[in-house]
Amino acid sequence: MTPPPTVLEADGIWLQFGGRKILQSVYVRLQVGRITGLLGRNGCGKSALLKSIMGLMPTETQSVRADGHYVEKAYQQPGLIRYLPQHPFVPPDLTVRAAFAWYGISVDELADEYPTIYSFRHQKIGRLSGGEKRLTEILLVLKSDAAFVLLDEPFSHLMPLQIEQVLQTIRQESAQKGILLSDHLYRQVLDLSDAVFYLNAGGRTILLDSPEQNLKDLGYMH
Ligand SMILES: Nc1ncnc2c1ncn2[C@@H]1O[C@H](COP(=O)(O)OP(=O)(O)OP(=O)(O)O)[C@@H](O)[C@H]1O
Repeated sequence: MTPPPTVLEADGIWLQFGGRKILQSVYVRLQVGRITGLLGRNGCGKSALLKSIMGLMPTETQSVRADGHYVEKAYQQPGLIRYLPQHPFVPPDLTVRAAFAWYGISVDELADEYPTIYSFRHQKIGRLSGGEKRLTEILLVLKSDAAFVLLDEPFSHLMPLQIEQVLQTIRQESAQKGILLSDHLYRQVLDLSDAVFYLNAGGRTILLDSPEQNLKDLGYMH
C-alpha cells in the first residue's frame, strides 16, 4: 500500500469574475504535521481559493499536486482532502450520529472531549443551533481520516469556550494532517500556524516572514 502523501501544493491558480482578477498565480503549500494560516481582507478571494483547490470552482488555470502528483477533482477524494465551507453542508435530516458515520467517525469518540455534541447524537442536524451545527461540521472535517484539511472560517458562530476547544483539536489533528486555516481571528491564526500566507488585493499570496508587522504594513490591522 502506498503511504498517504505529505505535501499538498497549489499554484498557477488564475481566477476572474466578469473581467475582475481575483486570483493571479496563487501559491500555497500544506504539509502533514503543519498548520498553514491564510489571511486577507474581506472579498480578496480566500474562499474562492479554497473552492478552487477542491475543484469546486472553474478556474482559468490551476495546478494542485499531492507529493507532486496532479490532483484534478479533490472533492472526489475524501481520503486525500476534506473541506469546511462557510455555509452549512450536512443534510438537515441526518442525525448527528449518522453524520459522523458518513464521515467515517464513531460519535462515541466525542463523549469525553465534546460531551454536548455527543448528547445530541440522536438529534437531527436541522434541529441544532447555528453554533452547535457549526461545531458538528468542524469536527466532521477535522476528525475525518484525510491527509489534508481546508478550514474556511471555522470560528464563526462559535462561543469563546468552543473556539478554545477547536483550537486544541486543530493542534491535535495537525500531528497527522496538513491543515489550511483561513479565519479573521488573526490572533488565533497566528498563534496556531507554522506558516502564514496573506492573499493580497492583487490576488497573489505572500508568505509572511514577520506576521504581526507584515499585517500592519499591509493594512490588514492597526
Ligand atoms: N460566483 C461568483 N461570481 C461572481 N463573483 C464572485 C463569485 N464568488 C465570489 N465572487 C467575488 O469574488 C471575490 C472574492 O470572494 P471570496 O468569497 O473568495 O472572498 P473572501 O476573501 O473569502 O472574503 P471574506 O473574508 O469576506 O469571507 C468577492 O469580491 C466576491 O464578491
